[in-house]
Order: sequence, then structure tokens, then C-alpha cells
Amino acid sequence: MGKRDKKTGKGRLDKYYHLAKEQGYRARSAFKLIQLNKKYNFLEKSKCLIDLCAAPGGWLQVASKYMPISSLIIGIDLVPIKPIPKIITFQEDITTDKCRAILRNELKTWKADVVLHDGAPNVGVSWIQDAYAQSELTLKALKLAVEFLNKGGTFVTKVFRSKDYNNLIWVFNQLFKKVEATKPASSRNVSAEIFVVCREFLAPKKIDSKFLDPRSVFQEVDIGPTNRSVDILHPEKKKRQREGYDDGDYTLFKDASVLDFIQSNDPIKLLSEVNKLNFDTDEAKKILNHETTIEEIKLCCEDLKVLGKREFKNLLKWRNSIRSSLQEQDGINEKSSEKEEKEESFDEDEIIQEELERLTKEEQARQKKIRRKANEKRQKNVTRMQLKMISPTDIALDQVDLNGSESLFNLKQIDKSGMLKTFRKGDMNIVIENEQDDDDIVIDVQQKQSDDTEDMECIDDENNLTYLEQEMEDLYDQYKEHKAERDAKYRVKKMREENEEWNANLTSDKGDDCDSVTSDYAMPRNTNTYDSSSSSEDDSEEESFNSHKVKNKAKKNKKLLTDLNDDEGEEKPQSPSGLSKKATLFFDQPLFKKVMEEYDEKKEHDQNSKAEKIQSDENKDLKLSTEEIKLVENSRSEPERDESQFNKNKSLKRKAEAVEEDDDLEIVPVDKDSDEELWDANKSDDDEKKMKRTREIGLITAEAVTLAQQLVNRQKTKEDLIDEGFKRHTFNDREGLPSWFLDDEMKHNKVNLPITKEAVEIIRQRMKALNARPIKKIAEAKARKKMRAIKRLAKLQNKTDVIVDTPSMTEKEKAQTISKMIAKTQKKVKKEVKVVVAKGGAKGMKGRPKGVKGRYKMVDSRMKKEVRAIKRQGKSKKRQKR
Ligand SMILES: C[S@@+](CC[C@H](N)C(=O)[O-])C[C@H]1O[C@@H](n2cnc3c(N)ncnc32)[C@H](O)[C@@H]1O
Repeated sequence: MGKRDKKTGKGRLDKYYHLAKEQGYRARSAFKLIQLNKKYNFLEKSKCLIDLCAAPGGWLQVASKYMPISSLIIGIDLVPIKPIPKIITFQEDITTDKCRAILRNELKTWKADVVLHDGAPNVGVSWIQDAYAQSELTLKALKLAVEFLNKGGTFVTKVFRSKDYNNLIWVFNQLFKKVEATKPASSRNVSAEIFVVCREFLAPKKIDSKFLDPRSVFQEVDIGPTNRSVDILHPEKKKRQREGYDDGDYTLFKDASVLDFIQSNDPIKLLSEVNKLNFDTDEAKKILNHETTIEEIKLCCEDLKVLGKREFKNLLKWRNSIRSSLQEQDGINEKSSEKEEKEESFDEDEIIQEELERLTKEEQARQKKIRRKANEKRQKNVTRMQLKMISPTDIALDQVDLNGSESLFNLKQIDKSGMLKTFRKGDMNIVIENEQDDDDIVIDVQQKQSDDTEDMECIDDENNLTYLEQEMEDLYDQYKEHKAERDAKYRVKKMREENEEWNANLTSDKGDDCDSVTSDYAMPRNTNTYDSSSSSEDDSEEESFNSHKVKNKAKKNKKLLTDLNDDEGEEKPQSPSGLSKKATLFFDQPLFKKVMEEYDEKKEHDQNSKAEKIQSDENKDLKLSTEEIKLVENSRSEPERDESQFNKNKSLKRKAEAVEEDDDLEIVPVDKDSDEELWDANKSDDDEKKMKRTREIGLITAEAVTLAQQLVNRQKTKEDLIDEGFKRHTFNDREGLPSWFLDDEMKHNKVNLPITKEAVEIIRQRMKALNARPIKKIAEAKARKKMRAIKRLAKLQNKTDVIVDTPSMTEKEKAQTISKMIAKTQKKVKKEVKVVVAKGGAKGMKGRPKGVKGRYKMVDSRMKKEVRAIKRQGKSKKRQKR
């Protein structure tokens, strides 16, 4: 059988192809026989069958399945057929006498109940068109069938619907009682094949040989005028001359006058039919003497059968020139001449047309491929999204990547839209708009803008890039500020930086009389208060904060704003609180008014809570929430707790000193919730992180769990914890200590907190559970696996649907096939091979060792050594190669 493209056209892989694969049939054509048999039931009642043209053996498989056991089945084909149990096959041409002899030998005295014929002459891709060869083969098959068929037997054959079809049916009808043509569902609609089932063979004693002779069978048909001429311009397209000679015309050599050729309306036909063009007549002789009739033309006319394409073309050209010269004399009409020219040029037009068609098809195929790939990708993304492997944003980003505009600050695009200039000045305008209330800033920024404009005018082309970068930096700063407005943490950090800056400015001011206690104490308090209120700050605060920032920035950049009280020679008056004028000015900001109010409120609240605490101590009914437990454990369990202790002690000391100097301030008892705890802003960030982590994953150290247990079981109270805070290290001062010493202390000088066995076990179990959680890659791999399983399932579903819809199968068969398919999709469990070591007497023993069941492998020490030696050799060879 000719090799076909299995993915396109007729050879596409349809449901019968898959079904045949599933059910183990060698060819999809098996279903044709199944469907024919379902309709006519000829296999079940047959005991002997001959399959003519049986390769690869699909019909033979069906026959052996449906025919009774121990039936005789013989298959013949031009090509070898892979053996099938209990079926005789041989390789032979069914049209030969040898084939008949072999069959006779195999059958002996038997006769066949069924003869099948599914032959297709191997005539290449366009064999459908070669219907005659097919009909001829069918007739040959019929010839064999009538010889070996039992009376009442069945002959099933494939026929192509062609002009010979009716003749064949007529012959079948002469030999069989019932002849029916049918096209099984599995036969493709595009195929011209049809199956004829001839039943109840009449078995006449004598069969007229004409019935089985192709010439006489197909001669009867009126096939109309035949065109037996050879296409001289395409001699490679040979046509079979089955019709033989024309009636009464038995000569092989023919000649015609050259005048006929010149005047003919179909010169090509004439050239193909005759052997020679003669110049015998007077008129023709004139043409012989014509200037265009060169020697080559004369020679060509002598024997047309030996000419090639080029010579025929030359002859046609010559004919045209003769015709045009004769036109004037003989009045050959112009119209027919044009027609001839057209015919000549037809060849070239055809080539161009073909080429165009080819190119269009190629382009269409290419476009289709691109579309299919894009669709596949989209489909994949959707599936991944469904499995939560990617998010829609990823797809969007991919899309952006494809567009090549992945850059966030894509200046090219901005430039294209003509907005780059606007962007350059944009930030200045924004500042002016935002800060309309602040006159100082307006002046400042306007000044900056005018400066910038002047600058820009001066900037030459080389500096443009640097300027642009600067502009981008500014834009980025704005972006950060904008982001900061929404981020409380960032705001706190920023405020701290600002305050540090202010602090530095204040202390560096000449004649700054701010005492150390005030400056040390006031600023952090401010920071802390702002921090604690950051989450609830209102718009006015934010505005003042922003204006403060802009002021600061403006001061830094242009130094246009000057402190009105910053006269060097002037004496700086002290505020009633003992602060310098600058400090007083700073704390006079509306922001701090609120802060101070909050501070007072807090103080009052602390006093109240102190009273409450005393009462609660008396009742000994301290209840700690889980949150509190975590907070306490968090502050103690981490290695940095010593540092925290240091900070705490330090702040306490400072506070004590401050109180000594200022009687207005009262000593606030050391409290976990006190402000000092949060003085170290970095620490506050860390604490926050730890708190968050603890909230997410719970207690993470055995010490913490122990402590929590003690607190919950009331073995310890909050006060105990506070008391424990006071130890010999409580007032350790780090100042003046070398950093290497501090680092070492941090590393090794750790307080050993008590832990219980249960706490250790709890943490161990928790860590185990944590480790058991799959990492991202594994999760992805699992998702992929799941996706593949889903796909497999969908495929299986499709296949089972087909099986369920197959009418030719019984319910049992369907169930069996489906369960087989399911079993196939399931993972095969590798059979375990038991390794049995041959020792002592067992060495060299043959057969299964005693007490060993299932699969086993005998090994001995020698084998182990050998395997090792081979490995060693391999390694050394590799090394040598290197
Ligand atoms: C369509 S296949 C037959 C498929 C077959 N019924 C099956 O189910 O497997 C046609 C077969 O006809 C065979 N064939 C064509 N001409 C033949 C000939 N003159 N003698 C024997 N076999 C021939 C080809 O070799 C080819 O294998």
C-alpha cells in the first residue's frame, strides 16, 4: 500500500483509526468488514474463507474473530502478511495462475463459503482515478471466487464507482442470486469505493469465459469518442489505450499534409495522431519554399514521433508564421489566428497560474500554522490559570513583552506621543499645584522653575541626557513619596529621617542652647508618638507632614528659605519649657499639638491602668490573652532580646537623670507597654516583623512554648516576667565597649531559659509539618501532573464515547475494551525482583532457589565484583578522555 500522509486528506487519523488501534486491528478497514457482516451475517455461518488482497490482515483478524473456531481462513496478498494465529497466509499476485495453484493446494477438496476482495492496485496517490485497473482486479478476483466458492457462497468485493461499475454489477448478477452494493459507515465519504456483497452463488456448471474477461466485460459499454492522442506538450502524462484500434483502421503509420496542419483548428491533436507531415501537394510545396521553413522544420515534419516538447513548440511557432504570411493571400480569418496564439500562450499562463496557486496555498498554510500556535499557547495559559500556576497578570505581562514595551519608563513611547517635553516640566507644575497654600514654596518652586528653564536653555545637546536622567530621578522621587503616603511604615521611617535631620540642624545651629536631656528626650518622644498615632493620623497631619517635607527639600536644594530668627548676632530667647526658639518653633507645628494632647491622654491612661493593675494583683486573677503571650515570648525568645534589654535600661537611666533635673516629670514605672520600648525604631520594625511571623506560624522556640505553657497554667504571672527582667545584666552599659566584644556577647552570652520536654516535642512536630510542606517547584510539578492526568482523562472519555457509539460491538465487548483502556492509562506497578545471593553450596545452582516466590535474580559475590570493575573501568576511561 502506498504510504500516505496520515494527518491530512484522506489519510487523516479518524475515529476508526483510533478504534482499530484500541482494539488491536491492523487496519481501520477491519471496521468495513465488521459493518458489512453486521448487515449480512455471512461470517458466522462460514467454515472456509479466502481473503484476496489481505495485507496487512485487518479483514483476516475480523474473520477469525467472527467465524466459528477451527474455520479455514486463507489470506493472499502481494506483500507479506504478518502471521496471525490459525490463519494461512501467502504472498502472491491474485491475477496469476500460481496463486490459483497455491489455493488449490491449500484447499484440497474444500470449497470456500466466503471470498473477500478488498484489493487496491498500487497505482500511487491518484489510484482512485485508475478505476479501470481496479475493475480489472475485481474481475480477476471474481474469477478466483467462482472457481473456489461453494454453491450459495458469498463474494464480497470492493468496486469503484466508475464507467465500469454497471458492467461489473451485470456480471455479478449473472453469477449470484442476490447482489447488493453498500457503503459501510467506516468507508470515507470522499472515497469512491463501494462494497458489493454477492450472495447465494449460483455455481453454474459452465461459465462463459466472456463474463470474466475484462476486454469483453468492459467493451460493451459505450464510452463515446475516445481521445487516444498523446498530449505532445506533456508526453509524461501517458494514458492507457484500452480501446485498441479504431474500427477499420489497423495501420500504425499515418501521415497528413502540412496544409492540414496549418489550417487545422486543433493542430496539437493532429500532431499527436500522425507520424509525418508531407509537402506533397502544390500548395504544400509553396510552404516548403517559404523563408521560415528552415531545414530543422523540414526534418521535424519527417518523423513527428521522435520529436520532443521543444520541437513541437517550434513547429507550432512555424505554423503561426506561415499562417500570418498566408493570411494576406488566402484570407485566413484573423479570429482563428488569434485563437491559435492564445492556445500557444496557454501553456505559459497555466504555469504562472499554477505557481500562483502554489504560493497562495503555502501562505495560507503558514498563516494557519501561526494561528494554531497562538491558539495552543492561549489554551495552555488558560489551563495553567485554572490550575492556579499563573495569574492573569502574568499573561498580561507576557503580552506586554510580546509588544516589546516592557519598560515602565518607556521614553520612546512618550516621545512618540510628543509628551516628553510636557513631562520634563511636569513635576514643577505639579509642585505648584499641590502647594498653592504655601507661598514660600510657590516662590521657591517658581524660582526653581525659572532657574531650570534658564538652565535648560543653556544646556547643550550633550548634557540633554544627563538632564533627562535627573528629571527621571525627580519623577522617581515623586513616585516614592506618593507610595509613602499609602504606607504607614514608610512614613514612620521617613519621619525618623526627617527628625534626625532636624535634630542635626538644631544641634549644629550656632548658640543652640538646647540641653542634652531635652534634645535627647524630646525628639525620640516625638518620633514615638508619631509612630503610635501613624495609623490614625488625619489629613491635616498628612498635609503638614508633606508641607514640612517640601520645605525641608526646598531648603536643602535651594536654601531660599531662611529662618527669620536665625540672626547670628541676636540673642535667642528661651521658651518657658526651656527649649530653644528653633525647637519651640518646631514643636509649635500643628502636628505636635495633637501629639502633645495624645501624650497627656496617654499619661492619664497609664496612671489609671496602674491603679487597675494594683487591684488586679490583689485579686490574683490575671488573664493574659494569647496575643499578650505572643508579645511577651516574642520580646524574650529572640536572640536580640539582650539588645532590647540594653536599650530599655539605657532609656530608664536617661529618664531617671531627666527626672532628677526636672521635678515636673514623675517617674513612670517600667512597663512593657511604655514608650521607651519603641524608642529604637529599627527595633520596632523588627518587632513588628516578629509579631507578624509569630501570628502566622505560632510560637517558634521551645523556650517560648514553655513560657506560654507556664503563663497559661498560671505557673508564672506577668509580674514574674517583669521581675525576671531585673538581673545582674539589667544595667549593663554598652557605651565604650569595643564592638568585637559586644558582638561576642551577643553571640554567646545568652540567658538559658527553662524548657520542657513537651515544648521541645511540640516544636519538633511543628518543624516536621513545616518541612513536609511542598516547595513551589514541587507544587508546580504536582499541578503539571494533575493537568496531564486531566488531559489523559479527557482523551479516555473521547475514546470511550466512540466505543459506546460503536454499533458493531456488544455491550460486553464495549465494557472489556473500556476497562482495558483504563488499565492501560493507569501506572504500571513495577514488579519487584528479588535478589537472591548464591552462597556456598547454592553457587552455580540451577532453577528456582528454595523458598523464593515470584520474580528473582541470582547474584553472587563474583558478579558484584565484576559490576564494580566495569564501573571502575568506565570511570577511568572517562577520566582519560578528559
Ligand atoms: C486496502 S488493502 C487491503 C486491506 C485489507 N483488507 C485489510 O483489512 O487489512 C489492499 C491490498 O491489496 C493488495 N493488492 C493489490 N493488488 C494485488 C494483487 N494483484 N494481488 C494481491 N494483492 C494485491 C495490496 O498489496 C494491498 O495490500
